Amino acid sequence: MQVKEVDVIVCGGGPAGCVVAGRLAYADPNLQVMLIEAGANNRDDPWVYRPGIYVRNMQQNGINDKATFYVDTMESSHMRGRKAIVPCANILGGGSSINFQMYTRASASDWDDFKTEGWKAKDLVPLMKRLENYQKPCNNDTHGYDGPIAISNGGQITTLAQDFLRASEAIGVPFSDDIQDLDTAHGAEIWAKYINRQTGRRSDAATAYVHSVMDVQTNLHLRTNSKVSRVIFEGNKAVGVAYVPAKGRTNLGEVKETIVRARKMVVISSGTLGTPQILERSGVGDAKLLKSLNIKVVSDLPGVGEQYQDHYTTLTLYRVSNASVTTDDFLRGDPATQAKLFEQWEVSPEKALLSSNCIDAGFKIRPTEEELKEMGPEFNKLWDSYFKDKPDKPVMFGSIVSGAYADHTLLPPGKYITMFQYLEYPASRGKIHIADANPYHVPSFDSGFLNNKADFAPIRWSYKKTREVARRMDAFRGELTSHHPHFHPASPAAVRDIDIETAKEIYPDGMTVGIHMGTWHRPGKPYDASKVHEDIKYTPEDDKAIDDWIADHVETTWHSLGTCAMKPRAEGGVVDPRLSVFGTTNLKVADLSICPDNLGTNTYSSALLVGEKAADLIAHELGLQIRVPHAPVPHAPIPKGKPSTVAPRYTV
Ligand SMILES: Cc1cc2nc3c(=O)[nH]c(=O)nc-3n(C[C@H](O)[C@H](O)[C@H](O)COP(=O)(O)OP(=O)(O)OC[C@H]3O[C@@H](n4cnc5c(N)ncnc54)[C@H](O)[C@@H]3O)c2cc1C
Repeated sequence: MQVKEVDVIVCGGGPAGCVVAGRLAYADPNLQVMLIEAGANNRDDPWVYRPGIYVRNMQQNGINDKATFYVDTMESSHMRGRKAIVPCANILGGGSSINFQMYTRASASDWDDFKTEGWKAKDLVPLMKRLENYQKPCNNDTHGYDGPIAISNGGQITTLAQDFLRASEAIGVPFSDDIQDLDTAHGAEIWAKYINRQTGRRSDAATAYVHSVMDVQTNLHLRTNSKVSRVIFEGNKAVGVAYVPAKGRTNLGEVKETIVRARKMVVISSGTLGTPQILERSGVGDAKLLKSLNIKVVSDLPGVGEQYQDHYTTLTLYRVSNASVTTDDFLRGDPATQAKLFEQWEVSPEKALLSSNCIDAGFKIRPTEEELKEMGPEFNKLWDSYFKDKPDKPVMFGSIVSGAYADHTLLPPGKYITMFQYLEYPASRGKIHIADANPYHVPSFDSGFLNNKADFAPIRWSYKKTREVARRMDAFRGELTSHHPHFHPASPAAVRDIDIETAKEIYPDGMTVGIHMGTWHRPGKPYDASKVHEDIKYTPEDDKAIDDWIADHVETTWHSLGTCAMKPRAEGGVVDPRLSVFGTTNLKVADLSICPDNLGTNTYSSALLVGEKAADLIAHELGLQIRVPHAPVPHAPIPKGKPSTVAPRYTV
């Protein structure tokens, strides 16, 4: 049925958009809601719902189309001439259909720092609880148990997690049973996952909020593979949207729009990189830019597309003992391992290795007074103004992945862990703006990565911390040279690759094991973690090597936010505390673009929370009441038995 008019149109089916569309449609079966998503429908896609395959969704291989890759328009001098690449979701469910499923929450002060009525942490805790089906034991009262989003430890926790926690304790990061209590900023934990413990499936927002409602009601109209080109205004009032086929192929690139009218409200939730583009194409943005592109100005808002923020990831690889359980053989594509693990998932998803992201433990950390002295004037200035009086704000996040998060064709054989660290509150800022009004054209994008010097010191500090943790793990067997800074070979900080015993175990009959360039000094002596008592000492030259490596390697953490900030219009704000776009009526923004400042967390929880808050605000304006609990989430539990997926490689 070609519906041409509804009450509410939601543009973009990421977590926030799914919450808004699903909650409103479920609140009133007579309210007609349309959700328009540029990517494909995620329903029953095995490459979405099986948690352990998540890295594959980042492949650009011509078949997989689950992400849009934004590339810096200009090379950056801050990254030694590199361009950053920022993939973001292009599928129903948005990031929640392809993300790493790590459950983390922002600190209470992050929300309080929005300085916005109704958005303080104490206002939001009931909504945080409303969205959760928390499946872990818990000793505090900040989690919820009846919501649609399942959170658990997944099917398995590898023993490397306990090894990591013990080593973290040894360098002064204490274990805690829950560091997602909105308060803890220095502690380690077994990391929870957006995975349903009973079904072994990913907890994506579309299954939880949209498919659930579409299974029981007929008032939620879904359009996928459809890209919103612009909002239609009558004067300043949003009365509908125009969308185009997601790919312009059939029309030879010509823009063929379909118009749908909205009787009551248009909500834009196309993500931090998508939303500002729709606004600008619709005439909402910096008047100077819009006029230069011949776009009629509806509201002059110079803040649209500005203040782009992310978190900065660096990954380091360490070798671990051959006895360790890692996903390396699975990720390499070893047929026997893949067949075994896929079958295990089909038969017993509730306890399968693939019912996990294999990111089982991690920490949030703040530097000590002593460590701050080493972190230079730029970061210390930031510390004094931003962190010092906010003890709930972590500076860095670190976690262990049981396997190499890297291209295995470039790695030597063996087993690995990845130390995955990211900077929680970068001082750097970027921006995104359209280059013209054509929805198929790529925008002008400046990630701004590392353009503030204060961002180097905490990443350098954290590289050292995670390296000290790795060295103290019982499973540690060396540092993979290619995935570390290039220290001078004579420096005490120089990395030491695989140890001789592990090398011999990998190639028992190998004739070259132990030979390096005709000499006999690599691999080195066997490692003994119990003998590691001293931290590695770094010279200024070593620090420079780390900084160069940071410039060469910092990547997105896929946590984009901030391009349509909720703050006063005079300060560059785009939306007010009710998420209404300044200078317009019947138009709201609901996604992470509204954040006026960074959030020290993996951001899925925050996107859901923004969606829940937006649903409340809109329901109130429409005179509706949100219904709890939400409609039952489909696929829970799934039937057990013989595998139905015979050859996983062919089930694209
Ligand atoms: C690879 C990856 C890994 C991540 N890992 C984690 C993790 O482990 N834990 C965690 O907490 N967070 C993680 N995140 C972050 C988290 O998923 C995001 O913060 C969250 O999805 C943001 O939600 P959103 O609703 O703001 O926007 P998005 O998720 O970006 O959704 C926006 C949606 O709008 C659609 N869209 C864009 N333009 C248009 C248009 N013109 N018309 C129609 N539709 C449009 C997009 O296709 C997309 O589906 C990860 C993200 C990615 C991409």
